[in-house]
Amino acid sequence: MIFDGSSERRGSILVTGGAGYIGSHAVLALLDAGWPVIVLDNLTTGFRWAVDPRASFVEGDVTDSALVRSILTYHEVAAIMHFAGSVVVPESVVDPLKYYGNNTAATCSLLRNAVDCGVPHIVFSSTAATYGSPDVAQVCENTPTRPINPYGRSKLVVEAMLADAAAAYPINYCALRYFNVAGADPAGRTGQSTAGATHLIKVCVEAALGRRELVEVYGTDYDTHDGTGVRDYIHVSDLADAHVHALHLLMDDPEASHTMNCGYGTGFSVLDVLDAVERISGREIRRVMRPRRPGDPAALIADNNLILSRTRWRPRHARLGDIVRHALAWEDQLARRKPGQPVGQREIAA
Ligand SMILES: NC(=O)c1ccc[n+]([C@@H]2O[C@H](COP(=O)([O-])OP(=O)(O)OC[C@H]3O[C@@H](n4cnc5c(N)ncnc54)[C@H](O)[C@@H]3O)[C@@H](O)[C@H]2O)c1
Ligand SMILES: O=c1ccn([C@@H]2O[C@H](COP(=O)(O)OP(=O)(O)O[C@H]3O[C@H](CO)[C@@H](O)[C@H](O)[C@H]3O)[C@@H](O)[C@H]2O)c(=O)[nH]1
Repeated sequence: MIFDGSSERRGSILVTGGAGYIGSHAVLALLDAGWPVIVLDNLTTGFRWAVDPRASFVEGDVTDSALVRSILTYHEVAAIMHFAGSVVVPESVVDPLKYYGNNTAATCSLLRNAVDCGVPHIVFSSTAATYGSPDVAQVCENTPTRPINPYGRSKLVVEAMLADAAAAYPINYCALRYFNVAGADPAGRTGQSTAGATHLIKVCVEAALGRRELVEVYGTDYDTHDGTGVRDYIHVSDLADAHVHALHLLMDDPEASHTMNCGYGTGFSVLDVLDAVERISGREIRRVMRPRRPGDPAALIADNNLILSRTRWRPRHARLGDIVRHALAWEDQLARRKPGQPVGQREIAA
């Protein structure tokens, strides 16, 4: 993205979780926009090789206060983008304290250090799971937040913490509520690489490429057009660009904080996704119908008017076909990579 906003580029951006799926795309977006980047990641689910070599890399935990403070004081950190966290909804149901620890308590620790070290801005990875199971077709930011799983609650508490901190200290924040993130860098530099990932598009793409035997469809009796769960899938590179816009929004008015949906406003069911992956890959995918998965809402679709009005962010890869094509291309490349080999620069046809 070329950013021609008025904010000055002073200092570096600390990206926690920058070796992970979304964080590694945000690192690319920041570097491509001219920002120096420092990544802090403990590599529990991320990969060192996924971090672009133009960024500095520190292996460590966001709860390691001594480490975080040394980064914040040594580098001139203009803002933090906080992606580090635990992300799997069903796991949060069986191990909620992991989520309150790594999402809520860890962010409290990071925020404490950010405030103490005078970092003026933070962009936070929130989630559509904060809405729970809404009774409206599209959720806007003031739709009541009633999360139905510990993952969503662990993030909603952080949003409250950020609001209280921004009222009390000289820091402003942008909480971006991501809908379902999918796809991969169109230039093939990074993508979703976690082994055993549970996200639907990743699972379908693995099945199409013969790396899984089948796809389980969790729930066929939802009140949706075909009975399966409906989600708003956002291309990860569009989401990464949204972070750069959020950063400039914070810098342009340090008094204002923002909570904004990141989605396209279009919903696809599990069967729609399966059909798209079959069509684009040319492979048939074996489907097995299963009961509903605990903690899953029927449908979650964004009203994205707020981010469209407050920033100049505009989606560039909003077609489900593009998301699937880029996910397939990444999965294919990932399978052929040798362990530790840096990510490629191959152009993927859009
Ligand atoms: N993937 C989605 O659909 C989605 C949707 C909504 C919100 N989010 C949020 O976006 C963020 C990134 O998600 P992702 O899909 O890229 O997941 P990911 O697991 O690929 O990335 C998380 C990264 O954080 C690192 N990490 C985890 N805990 C850490 C800690 N305590 N200290 C340092 N590093 C740590 C991991 O090693 C990994 O590199 C998360 O906060 C997640 O809750 C993701
Ligand atoms: O093998 C699978 C995987 C998923 N699903 C269904 O597909 C939909 C999407 O599921 P999934 O890809 O696991 O994402 P979500 O559970 O919707 O959660 C994602 O999207 C949320 C925002 O909407 C984020 O907060 C979470 O981090 C992220 O995991 C749901 O209806 C699931 O029941 C299946 O039927 N089979």
